[in-house]
Amino acid sequence: MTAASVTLCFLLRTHQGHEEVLLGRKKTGFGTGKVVGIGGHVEPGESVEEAICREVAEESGITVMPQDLIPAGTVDFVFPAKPAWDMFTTVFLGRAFTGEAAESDEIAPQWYPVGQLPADQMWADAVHWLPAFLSGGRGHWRVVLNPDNETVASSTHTLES
Ligand SMILES: Nc1[nH]c(=O)nc2c1ncn2[C@H]1C[C@H](O)[C@@H](COP(=O)(O)OP(=O)(O)OP(=O)(O)O)O1
Repeated sequence: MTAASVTLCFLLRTHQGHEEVLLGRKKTGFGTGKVVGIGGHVEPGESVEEAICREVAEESGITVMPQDLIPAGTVDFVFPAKPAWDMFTTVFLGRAFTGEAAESDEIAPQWYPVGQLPADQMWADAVHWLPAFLSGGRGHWRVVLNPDNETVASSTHTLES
């Protein structure tokens, strides 16, 4: 089975002297209840850039333009016990956008200090790859989940210079 193509965008802002990232609590579907990145599936006929701009608007109410997307790399999520859940993720950062984050049917968005991610409310693998992207690192990550589909069996990466 081919892994689904998904995309995530981590919007960043400076607020009261702190750098913050926009995450959100998933209200429906895959990963309900977890704090996740904003994003989702690339639909047939869409480019990844079109998909992430659409997902950011749908899920958070924020407008980000394709030219303002900062490519950061990829994360492959591999679920050996549930291959139908495998997802290959293209990751972007964004520092230029318009609008205020607003709750949608799918996500309750919230800004978090980059140095205080809500790790205990996120996928267990997030601490393996998200801080690297948020500190400006670019690279390709492969996360393999344990048979519980929650904890991390292995996490490997190659960094781009
Ligand atoms: N192990 C993992 N760790 C993580 O942090 N995010 C993961 C993950 N596995 C998948 N994701 C993310 C990637 C993707 O943005 C999201 C699942 O996509 P969606 O939110 O689009 O799925 P849904 O089925 O809820 O919605 P639709 O695609 O709209 O049907 O979960």
